[in-house]
Amino acid sequence: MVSQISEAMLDVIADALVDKGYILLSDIIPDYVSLALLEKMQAEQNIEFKKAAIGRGIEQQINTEVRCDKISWLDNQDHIDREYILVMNQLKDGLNRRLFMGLFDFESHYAVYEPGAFYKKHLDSLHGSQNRILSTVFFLNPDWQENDGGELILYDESDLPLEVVNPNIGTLVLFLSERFPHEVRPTMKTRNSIAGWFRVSNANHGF
Ligand SMILES: O=C(O)CCC(=O)C(=O)O
Ligand SMILES: [Fe+2]
Repeated sequence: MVSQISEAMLDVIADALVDKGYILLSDIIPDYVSLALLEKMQAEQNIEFKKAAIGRGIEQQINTEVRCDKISWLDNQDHIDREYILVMNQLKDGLNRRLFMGLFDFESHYAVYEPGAFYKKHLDSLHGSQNRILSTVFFLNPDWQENDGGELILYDESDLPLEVVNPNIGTLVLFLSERFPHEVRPTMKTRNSIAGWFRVSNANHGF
């Protein structure tokens, strides 16, 4: 079954991106999809996940002082991953129709943060390339408590905290990649999420 984002919801999201540059959502991904994603993640955590790197291509390096999550890329051929990607594609089409954002493709990875893991403050748009336009973070943690840590903090242009988001299952955060530095605070418990990025085509931007 393919879930649908309503036109009214797409209007709300588009308006928020224009007004504030970000939005927190809780009803976009159906519960059965969230649970299937979580189950898959837990089943594969010890086999498929690799230490995350920073940067791209030859600049790519593993720096555990900055981030210490382990990741696994979503695959369009996998039927559970595809459910999530299909919702993201509806978002892409809906936002392109409303805002002419030119979103071209979507890449995303599962990320597991073991107790003590964090991701220091950073921007998602990669050095030397501006093709990550809209960042998405979807959380997969049932029963997250306030003292479990692992909050996602979004900062404003003056580096003041703007939002502190608990990584509860079902919460989706969307923000403009170039505008919001953000960090993952050290987590006390294993913390599961899917981070993704809508990109514009390199060809459109002359890279
Ligand atoms: O899991 C999160 O809350 C965000 C992760 C993140 O910022 C990233 O992978 O770029
Ligand atoms: Fe990030």
